[in-house]
Amino acid sequence: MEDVKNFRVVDCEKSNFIKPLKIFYTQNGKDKAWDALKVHDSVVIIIYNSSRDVLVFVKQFRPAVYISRVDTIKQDDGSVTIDHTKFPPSLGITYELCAGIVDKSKPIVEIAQDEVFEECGYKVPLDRFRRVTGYRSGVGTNGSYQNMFYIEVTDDMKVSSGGGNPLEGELIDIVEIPVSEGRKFVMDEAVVKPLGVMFGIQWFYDNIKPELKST
Ligand SMILES: Nc1ncnc2c1ncn2[C@@H]1O[C@H](COP(=O)(O)OP(=O)(O)O[C@H]2O[C@H](CO)[C@@H](O)[C@H](O)[C@H]2O)[C@@H](O)[C@H]1O
Repeated sequence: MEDVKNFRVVDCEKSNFIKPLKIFYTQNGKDKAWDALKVHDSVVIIIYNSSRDVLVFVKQFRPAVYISRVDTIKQDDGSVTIDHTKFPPSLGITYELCAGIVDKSKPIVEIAQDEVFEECGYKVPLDRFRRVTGYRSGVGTNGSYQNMFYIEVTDDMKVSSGGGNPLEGELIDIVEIPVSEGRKFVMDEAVVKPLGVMFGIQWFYDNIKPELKST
């Protein structure tokens, strides 16, 4: 996963995933402009494996995180590169809840079910998905909506190794954290992660394991 080479960055002119926009509007009589990104809504799933009392996370290389943590080198052709010996690709590895973009016209919960299977290898019936909540992420740059679910799984639901959709080139490791260590894990700043992980795991302890008091 960390075997990342030849990182090269250019302006994004066309994408199936994001659309840069310049928005003009008038507010309280004052003309304003705002730069934004149109991105897909998403699903994210808190997964608790009760057979082994672990929380299930996914670990992957995130180019957008890597680029925001390193110094870049401007090339003569206008592109930008990175000295990988100075800035190891491990800087772009994140720990996340199982997640995916809403890019198909089917019920959100079915998209969540597909992601749990693709990324983590569990076949979970739809009625086991509990909706937790939804929220807007990245409100300064995009207004996309993230739908959060919770599922409890057992080892007998694990039918494949997961790891992501090979057709999409996804490369994902599954990481299991014992419930006894989850709180420490999410507050550890050395563990690079999005905010949704922190909220989701806090929700898990508050609602599923309220007997485990925080220390
Ligand atoms: N910007 C991009 N550029 C190029 N290819 C892209 C891309 N976004 C997605 N893809 C392609 O689509 C595939 C599937 O992506 P997913 O649906 O698994 O979403 P992802 O897990 O990346 O982000 C999910 O998880 C994180 C949180 O953990 C959320 O922030 C996010 O909104 C949610 O979709 C990727 O493997 C990749 O091939």
